[in-house]
Amino acid sequence: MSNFGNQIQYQIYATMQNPNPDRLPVIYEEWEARAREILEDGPFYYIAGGAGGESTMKANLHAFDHWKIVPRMLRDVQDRDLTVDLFGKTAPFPFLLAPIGVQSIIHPDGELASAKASAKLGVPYITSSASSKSMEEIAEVMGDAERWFQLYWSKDTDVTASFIRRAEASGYSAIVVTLDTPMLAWREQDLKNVYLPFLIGEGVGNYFTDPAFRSKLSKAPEENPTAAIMHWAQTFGNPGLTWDDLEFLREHTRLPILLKGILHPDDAKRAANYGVDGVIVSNHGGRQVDGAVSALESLPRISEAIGGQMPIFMDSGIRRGADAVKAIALGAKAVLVGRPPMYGLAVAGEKGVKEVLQNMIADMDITMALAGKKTVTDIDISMLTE
Ligand SMILES: Cc1cc2nc3c(=O)[nH]c(=O)nc-3n(C[C@H](O)[C@H](O)[C@H](O)COP(=O)(O)O)c2cc1C
Ligand SMILES: CCCCCCC(=O)C(=O)O
Repeated sequence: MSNFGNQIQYQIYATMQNPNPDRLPVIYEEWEARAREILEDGPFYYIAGGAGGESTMKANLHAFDHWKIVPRMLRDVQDRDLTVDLFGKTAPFPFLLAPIGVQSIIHPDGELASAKASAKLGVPYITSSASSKSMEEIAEVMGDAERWFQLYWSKDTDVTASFIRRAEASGYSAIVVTLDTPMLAWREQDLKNVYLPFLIGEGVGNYFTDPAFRSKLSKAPEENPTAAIMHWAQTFGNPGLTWDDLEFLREHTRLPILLKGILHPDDAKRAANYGVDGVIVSNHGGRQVDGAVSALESLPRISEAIGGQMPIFMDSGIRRGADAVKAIALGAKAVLVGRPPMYGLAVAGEKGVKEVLQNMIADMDITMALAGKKTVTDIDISMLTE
């Protein structure tokens, strides 16, 4: 049973007694503002920016205001349980760290810092294909902690198969296939700043260490990085994929396969029919299709279409505990957090990521309790009104 929220509150009260000018922020917007002070324009806007005019990025946040929690009283919420079952394993909280690539542009320790912070809290970490560090290095710092691997499906199927093999060999327990990024979107901030981290060799760690990728180069990336980056750019994503290609993944792994970037209920149904193990309702944080539907708006429609056939996860706009409660009430088993821990990483490395996650968990725990719910499985649509 958890009283995570209360513990954090006591820590905060203790800090109030002994104010410390170096204290880390609490408020999401302050984390973002501190990150803005620390990072150059290029990296900051690569993280904070979205596709086109950023209407979807903004809509992701506004969608949460549409739903309101109706708290219930006198329900004995003294002992709470935040655990969730993730493919037969118990996770302590309904949060995962979203796959985020190129974290070396945020902090020199990059993914190693965020993976360690996640591991310390028991929050499953999703390693991006586009990580600055190799998936093996990330696995190593995590020990036995739960980790999933996010696959960018390369045009070169040898690389795709090799990534899956390496993920299995280094203890990843699920494969998240991101479908919404076969190519990079029109991102105005990055175009304005002439900033694409990959072209300066950031976020290619998994590729440059991959035997299949290396075997296609006439010179090793260490000898000719420019040629290796060019080869990466030509093979990164595969816009020619169709649903039938999912068979290739099933043939290459017995791990649970989740599809990330699902927004249409028919695609969710199709995913279920193709035997995948879960979907992640996401618009990539508004970074791909500007004008796309917000992820939260899609969630109840997808939940209805799936009717409990497989677990649904959600990201794009989770900033506070109440957001997680609403997403779970609308059908998500757990939520992925993206930008908030990245601002924590920019501000204070591993400590910052841990602080952001801890605060979000505490906020969620307290919100759930005050709304009259004791367990994550008790959270359902009956606690919301439009
Ligand atoms: C800087 C940055 C890099 C990202 N890299 C990846 C990635 O490599 N793979 C992926 O599937 N999603 C990636 N995403 C998308 C996140 O996994 C997630 O869908 C998104 O951050 C959710 O939106 P939010 O952070 O606004 O809540 C990235 C997002 C950001 C902000
Ligand atoms: C060439 C596209 C690489 C994108 C990898 C990182 C990512 O997903 C993002 O949103 O940025």
